[in-house]
Amino acid sequence: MKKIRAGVIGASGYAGAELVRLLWMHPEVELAGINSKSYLGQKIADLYPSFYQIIDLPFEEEDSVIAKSDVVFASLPHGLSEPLAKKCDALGKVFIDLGADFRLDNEADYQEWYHLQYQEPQLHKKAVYGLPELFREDIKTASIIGNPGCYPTSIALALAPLMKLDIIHEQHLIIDSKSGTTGSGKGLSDSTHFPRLNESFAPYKIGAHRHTPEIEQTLGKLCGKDVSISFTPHLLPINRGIVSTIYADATDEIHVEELYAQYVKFYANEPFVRVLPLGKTADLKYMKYTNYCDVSLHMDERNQRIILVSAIDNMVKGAGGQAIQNMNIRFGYPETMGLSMVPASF
Ligand SMILES: NC(=O)C1=CN([C@@H]2O[C@H](COP(=O)(O)OP(=O)(O)OC[C@H]3O[C@@H](n4cnc5c(N)ncnc54)[C@H](OP(=O)(O)O)[C@@H]3O)[C@@H](O)[C@H]2O)C=CC1
Ligand SMILES: CC(=O)N[C@@H](CCC(=O)OP(=O)(O)O)C(=O)O
Repeated sequence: MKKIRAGVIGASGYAGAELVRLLWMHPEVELAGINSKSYLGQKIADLYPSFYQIIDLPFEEEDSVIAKSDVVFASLPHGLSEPLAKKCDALGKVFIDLGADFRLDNEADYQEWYHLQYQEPQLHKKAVYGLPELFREDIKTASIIGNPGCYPTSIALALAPLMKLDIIHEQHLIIDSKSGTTGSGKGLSDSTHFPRLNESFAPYKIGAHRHTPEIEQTLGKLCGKDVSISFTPHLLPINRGIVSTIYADATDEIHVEELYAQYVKFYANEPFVRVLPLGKTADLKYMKYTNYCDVSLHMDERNQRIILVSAIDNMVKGAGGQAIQNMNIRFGYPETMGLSMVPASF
């Protein structure tokens, strides 16, 4: 069978470069072209020496990359993907966006949280939300796939079985997430500058992070009701990984063993979600550089409060790995192809 020709727009950024690394290892992908405006003509190995003597590709113009590709991934700042999606759509190419431009169903939410307007509203009717474990059937035939945000991935996968059981107060969800700094991209900022970040740990955008409507949208679809969350992200002084801790108040008495059995059943056929045995806690140590999402269940018995912990690698399950999982589904390859990494233990 012919390999899929894949192109990456925005390959000079962290998420784009991680996608390049993963696509290179996929047995059925030919990395057809990579793009950057700032580094046009330079080799990716000059920017990321880990690719030296392995990936010998230069950065090219967007149109040249699109022309060579069957599937085009975009990994750009928000608001830049619609013109690319339009070109790909006209040429019959599959478009997978790692940014947020195709994640939200309602333009009003996009305007409110991203302060941007849709330039091509008709394209959004063709777009699907690319969280494979929950929306696999939509992804199989989609021409435009909006890869989920990193925090929303870690949160939706932890909560999905619970949202379907109708046993919690959906208006009282409290979520704390902690992310490594690759989540904020390669640009320098005061908050990611080494002396500022090192030996520090703090929340940011408290109750006001732009992932809030995306998380509520997915959880609402799962339970069929309006969902309201209080979401607070934190910045960890490490490179990669996200841990989310989620507090859900039960409406009735809950037995954690029964809930655990429901979780195991829900994810029984999902290769990338690991429901940890009761008594274990999801931990960044054990899934870095892989596409796994680890979920652990805990019970605050005194308050009848369910506490969930999830852990993902923001660069893999939170970005490039999930994008490849979507590509595999869309092109009919086994979902795990190119993504069967075993996590390191130390
Ligand atoms: N980092 C993460 O953990 C995750 C990131 N994402 C999403 O992936 C996308 C990229 O993020 P990330 O890699 O972290 O960011 P980076 O800042 O590391 O990279 C941004 C990329 O966009 C390109 N770019 C920037 N401005 C423009 C412009 N005006 N026109 C064209 N290209 C531009 C840059 O290329 P150049 O300047 O070389 O042209 C670079 O390749 C974002 O939408 C982000 O939300 C999604 C999930 C997780
Ligand atoms: C640590 C950090 O800064 N994280 C980023 C989100 C990560 C991400 O890339 O999310 P998107 O795909 O929606 O851009 C932030 O809080 O803006």
